[in-house]
Amino acid sequence: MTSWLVARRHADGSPSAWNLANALTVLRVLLVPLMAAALLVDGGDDPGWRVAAFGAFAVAIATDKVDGEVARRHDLVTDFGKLVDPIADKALIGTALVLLSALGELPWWITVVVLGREVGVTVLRLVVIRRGVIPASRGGKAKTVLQSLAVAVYLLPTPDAVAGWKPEVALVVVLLAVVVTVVTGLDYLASAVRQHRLGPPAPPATG
Ligand SMILES: O=P(O)(O)OC[C@H](O)CO
Repeated sequence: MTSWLVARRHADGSPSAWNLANALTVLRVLLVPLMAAALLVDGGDDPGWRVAAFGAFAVAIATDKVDGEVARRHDLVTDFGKLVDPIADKALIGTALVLLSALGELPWWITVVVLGREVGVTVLRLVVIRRGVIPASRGGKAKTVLQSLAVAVYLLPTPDAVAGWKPEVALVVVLLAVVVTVVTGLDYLASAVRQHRLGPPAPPATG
């Protein structure tokens, strides 16, 4: 692909933040209000709007997969992307969780625990940013997949034949997502401590 969004680079050859991968990340953020509006119409009861909310969510989640692929394949990994990509995921999934709780479909404690972890990891990333951006770990990526799956199960209108099963299935998936969310959050914190990213910088080695 030779589009300027892929080819644009700084003088030293490093990729510009204005690239296709980051554009997809921004698109994910722009889909958040669309998903929210579709979910809130008719208090979330209208199956048509519910499908629209699911569609916006699904497209947004697809951009998460595609932007990572594009960034790696075309050497477009930037600090902007490393920082904003997880924030875009948190905005999307966090908004869905809050609205599902507000609509009475998801226990509030789940939303609070997940948001607490996501805000905590974002603050950690910002606190240590002078010593380099903390990229998403494998566990963090798996966590986002599980959270996405859980939100998708809650969002999708269910045919009558399986409606009786939905609450149990949704709860199992979301509880699994909560466990992985908390564990990976603690892992980021432990890694930051291990790598001395927190606290004053280590004195220069002598001798
Ligand atoms: O666990 P985090 O905060 O690194 O977020 C992971 C990203 O959402 C993966 O795309």
